[in-house]
Amino acid sequence: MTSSLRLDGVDRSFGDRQVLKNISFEVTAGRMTGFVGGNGAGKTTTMRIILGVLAPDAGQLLWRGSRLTRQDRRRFGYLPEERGLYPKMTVREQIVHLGRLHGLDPATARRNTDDLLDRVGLDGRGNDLLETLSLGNQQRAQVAAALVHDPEVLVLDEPFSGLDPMAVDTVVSVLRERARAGVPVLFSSHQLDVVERLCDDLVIIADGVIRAAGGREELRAAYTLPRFELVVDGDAGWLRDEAGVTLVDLDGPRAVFDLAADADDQRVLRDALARGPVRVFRPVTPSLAEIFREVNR
Ligand SMILES: Nc1ncnc2c1ncn2[C@@H]1O[C@H](COP(=O)(O)OP(=O)(O)OP(=O)(O)O)[C@@H](O)[C@H]1O
Repeated sequence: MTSSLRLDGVDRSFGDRQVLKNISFEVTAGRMTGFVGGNGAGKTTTMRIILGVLAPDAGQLLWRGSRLTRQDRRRFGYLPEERGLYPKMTVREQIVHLGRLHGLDPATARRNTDDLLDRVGLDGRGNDLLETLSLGNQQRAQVAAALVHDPEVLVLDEPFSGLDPMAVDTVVSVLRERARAGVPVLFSSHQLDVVERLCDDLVIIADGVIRAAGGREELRAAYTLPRFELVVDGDAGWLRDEAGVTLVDLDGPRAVFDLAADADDQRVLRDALARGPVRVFRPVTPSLAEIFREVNR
């Protein structure tokens, strides 16, 4: 039985507003799953349902193929949107305390805390009150707190918000390490460039509906148009008259164009070479931001 987490047909309403509609997806063991969607799309609500903070109106949650229980959730790690650490306690003291609440013995709780503070770059800050840390460093402490009990599943609501690029890399490497050890990791983010770099799988939600889910590369391939970039030395305006070519963007020697399904990219390349040197000729792979815009249209 693989250690995957499944949501199956989850619905949720607040009053008469349905904010989650038939949500189904899988967070697979050992993979980083990026959860992306615009403001109010339903990410936080979905994560709260996974952690049992909110109940679903319909549908079910499965962990390792069985219905998810309260006991299972004790072994989950959660970084909630509202964050959970106390400003007036020292960083180390409260992370150790959280480890103890999750059932660790005192020595293990202390050892895990010190290891994590070191990993997230907060060694030397453990005895400071949380409120005296910069926001980015508080965020690092929050991430350490979510990981202290060696969770079997990680659910992280915007773990990278407020982090500088170096801190993003630090947190990414800690999460990757957990994923490699077999932990399913679900994280939401508005930073699509980070998600693009980090995730193995993607779940895209809009208005409470899953619009796309699957491996990052499969999604890319599914959304790849027959689109090309061409850079020549002269002006690429002649492409306008080329059969099967629809110009998307033309800026002097650089053009981006779509090709009709029956057109031959090699013919376009030969025509370009007949006019002079070709510096770039390549299919254009959509970025996650482009896929995201596409599925939200
Ligand atoms: N406790 C609540 N009572 C009423 N409506 C709620 C409640 N919690 C969330 N909602 C509504 O549910 C919808 C989904 O909200 P949710 O916070 O899950 O979105 P999100 O994708 O996390 O958004 P963001 O990216 O802005 O954090 C929103 O329209 C929100 O206003």
